Amino acid sequence: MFIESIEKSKKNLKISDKIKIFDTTLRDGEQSPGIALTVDEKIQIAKRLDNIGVNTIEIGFPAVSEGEKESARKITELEPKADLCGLARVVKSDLDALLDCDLSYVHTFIGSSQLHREYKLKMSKETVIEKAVEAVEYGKEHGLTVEFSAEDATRTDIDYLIELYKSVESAGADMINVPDTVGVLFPSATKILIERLKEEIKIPISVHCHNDFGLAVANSLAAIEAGANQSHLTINGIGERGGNASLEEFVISLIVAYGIKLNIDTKQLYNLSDYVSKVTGIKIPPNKPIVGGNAFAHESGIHVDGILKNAATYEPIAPELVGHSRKIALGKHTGASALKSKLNEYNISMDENQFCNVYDEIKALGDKGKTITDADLKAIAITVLGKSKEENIKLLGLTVVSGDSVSSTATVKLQINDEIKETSHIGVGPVDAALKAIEELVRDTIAIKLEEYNIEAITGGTDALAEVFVIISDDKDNKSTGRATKDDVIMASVEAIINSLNKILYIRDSLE
Ligand SMILES: CC(=O)SCCNC(=O)CCNC(=O)[C@H](O)C(C)(C)COP(=O)(O)OP(=O)(O)OC[C@H]1O[C@@H](n2cnc3c(N)ncnc32)[C@H](O)[C@@H]1OP(=O)(O)O
Ligand SMILES: CC(C)C(=O)C(=O)O
Repeated sequence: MFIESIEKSKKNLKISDKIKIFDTTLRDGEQSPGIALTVDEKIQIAKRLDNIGVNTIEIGFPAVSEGEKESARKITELEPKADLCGLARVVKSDLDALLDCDLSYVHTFIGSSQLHREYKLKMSKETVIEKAVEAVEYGKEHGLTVEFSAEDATRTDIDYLIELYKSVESAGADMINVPDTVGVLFPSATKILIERLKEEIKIPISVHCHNDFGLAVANSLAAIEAGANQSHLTINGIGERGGNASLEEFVISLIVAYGIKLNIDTKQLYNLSDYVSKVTGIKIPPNKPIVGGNAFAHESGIHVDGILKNAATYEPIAPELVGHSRKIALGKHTGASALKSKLNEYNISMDENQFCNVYDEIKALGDKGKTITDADLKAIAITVLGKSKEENIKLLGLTVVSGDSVSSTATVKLQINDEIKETSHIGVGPVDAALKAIEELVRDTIAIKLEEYNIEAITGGTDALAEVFVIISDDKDNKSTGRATKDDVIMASVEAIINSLNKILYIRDSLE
């Protein structure tokens, strides 16, 4: 079976016994245009990252600003379980800024590709190695844990890259990091690169994958398959341009797909992702794996039917594993099982005919491109349940003309018992005109007075469903309510009046 062959192929992977989760939400994540976290926000995110159990938190780049130094100091004072790391160029003043914050772990970097050396740094290959070695030695002399990155490693000539990494290894670096700075790697190339570096370098190897082509998580996992010991990640995958490898996707893939044990409290992932999204202002797309609004939401009838029978049919993991929750959405693709389960959830019972009416209404709204919220469903169900079974008056047609240079006019066509009648009326607005036309059409059958008219938008937005509630009275002081829910305010008003008219006629008949 295919699954068995996957299990066998896992045995050939060179996965390390101890994979470290290095979070860089507060450093590379914060480098996303538009994000600037305050000291307090950084502290709050760091606390939450520590709580879920990441191994290392890159708290920022101390040389950047006074605020950056202040947050580094304050996070250090919290004495979290996680190692705290700061970024520094291979420049003495950057390392001093970091030491000044009492950090004990530096992630120091310099561009290694020809592009970076020649155009950005204007340094020879030799100078880059010299500066990298000096920075590593300076960090070690000051008792720091040193992780060294060859920025743009994946566009660097491999022999030179190995020479640079070997030099920093000899200088005492504790770990080398391989940044795919502009996200050009693909999984099989990542494996080849990491396997090659593993042959040459004895200290642990980390990767830092960017998501320019949407491959950051896949490349990070490929690196792990080849024996990498650590991956740099960010919550929600935020970071420069297309972002970094997403922590939640990487962690869940490792645990679930690869069967690797990690000391991460996955149940906090959803809340952490939501918190980071709110604080940074970077919204999570609904289809974002693991934490997106649709990650455990189902609308299609066939899927919901399967989910209700056994959730595993259409969910690879239970939402509880990541602290998320399952959602059954209603819309164009809703099936009867889904609708029944929703109505049960709200203790709404109805006969087969009423059920079909609710089902048809949902399909009709879905065809107009509308998503139906739970509040919409309740309103539709109440309307259907409130409809008189005896419909003496039926709406056959409604046309309204309205604008700032014409009088609002409504033409209404009704079937009253067996007779078809039509009239037009003007009013102060289209709803008023339609109601006056109805009053006129039913006058021979019943004289009515509108006692109360209420309209509410159920959800936000201009296409929200409108729920209209009316009370009418007749000349014998009978009163009846009417309700209708539609995506069109005028239609909802007219249907609510007709609903109450049918009910009042039914009341009169029963009293006679
Ligand atoms: C891939 C990455 O994510 S790298 C990290 C990116 N993060 C940031 O840039 C953090 C925000 N940056 C800043 O606040 C500022 O750029 C600072 C404080 C770091 C530096 O500011 P400035 O001194 O004004 O320099 P500026 O930003 O104009 O240019 C960067 C300088 O650093 C040099 N440089 C870049 N990387 C390195 C490095 N790793 N080691 C040594 N020098 C470097 C550049 O060549 C340039 O030098 P030059 O001015 O002699 O040409
Ligand atoms: C500093 C380095 C590791 C980096 O962020 C990158 O190359 O993307």
